[in-house]
Amino acid sequence: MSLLAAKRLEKHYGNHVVLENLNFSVEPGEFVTLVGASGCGKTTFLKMLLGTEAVSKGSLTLDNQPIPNEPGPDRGVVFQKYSVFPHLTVLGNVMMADELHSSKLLGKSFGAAKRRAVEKACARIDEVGLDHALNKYPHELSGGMQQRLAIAQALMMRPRILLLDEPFGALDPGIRQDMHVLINRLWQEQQLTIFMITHDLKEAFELGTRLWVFDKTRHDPQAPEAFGATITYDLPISRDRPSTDLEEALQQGGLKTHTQETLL
Ligand SMILES: Nc1ncnc2c1ncn2[C@@H]1O[C@H](COP(=O)(O)OP(=O)(O)OP(=O)(O)O)[C@@H](O)[C@H]1O
Repeated sequence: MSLLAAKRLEKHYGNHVVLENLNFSVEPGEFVTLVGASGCGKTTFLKMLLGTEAVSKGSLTLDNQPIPNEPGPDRGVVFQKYSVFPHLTVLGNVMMADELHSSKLLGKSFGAAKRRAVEKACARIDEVGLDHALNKYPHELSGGMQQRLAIAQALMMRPRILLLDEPFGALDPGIRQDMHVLINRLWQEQQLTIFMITHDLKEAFELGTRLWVFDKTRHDPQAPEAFGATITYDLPISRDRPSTDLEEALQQGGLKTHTQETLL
């Protein structure tokens, strides 16, 4: 049974068709990288997986059931813009991720429960290499450290699925490389299924096991919002492929689309 599957999935905002005819199945442990022209609906798609945007038509299932229409502890998310709480320390931020989920059931934790929550948060902070910065505030952290913190928050509830929306887009190349090593390690150690949007094809090929290209196949110049984007290419990625073969691989795959012009 697939972890996630879509059949003729569509997303509209009023008369604006953003996504149409998405059909896929994704197995546990896949690392799907998503590329496509700006505004073609990649973030909207991620939000549908997260449960903050509803399906307009067709089906989107998780474990063969319609995807819940609210975020859950099985799905963590990291956005490009730092999404941490500025008034909380590193420890406070990661603990907040726990409290936001648990408080619905238990209310604020005290005593032994609180100590266990602190230990759990410290373990997550350790995993992303921020153990030396437990008591620092976000404004005292570099961009890369803030994204490490956002990843620790996203992983606090031990999700099965991690959704990454251009998480490294604002970082310098050297720091990006460190983040690639981190995300690759977490993906393997925690047996995550990852969906990552990127504008960097090299990054998509370096990290992913599967590449999806989002693009429109139908255009009406008189009604630009009448048709949405779909997955025009779904390519398995071999991680041993040298990145210098990238352009050649894309051409072999027939990626002579608007997206290729935008990305290459
Ligand atoms: N809540 C909303 N209400 C109405 N339209 C929306 C809403 N959210 C997104 N859209 C529209 O849906 C389209 C797709 O937006 P989305 O952010 O998903 O694109 P994207 O591919 O992620 O873009 P980028 O690569 O620039 O981040 C855009 O035209 C956007 O204006």
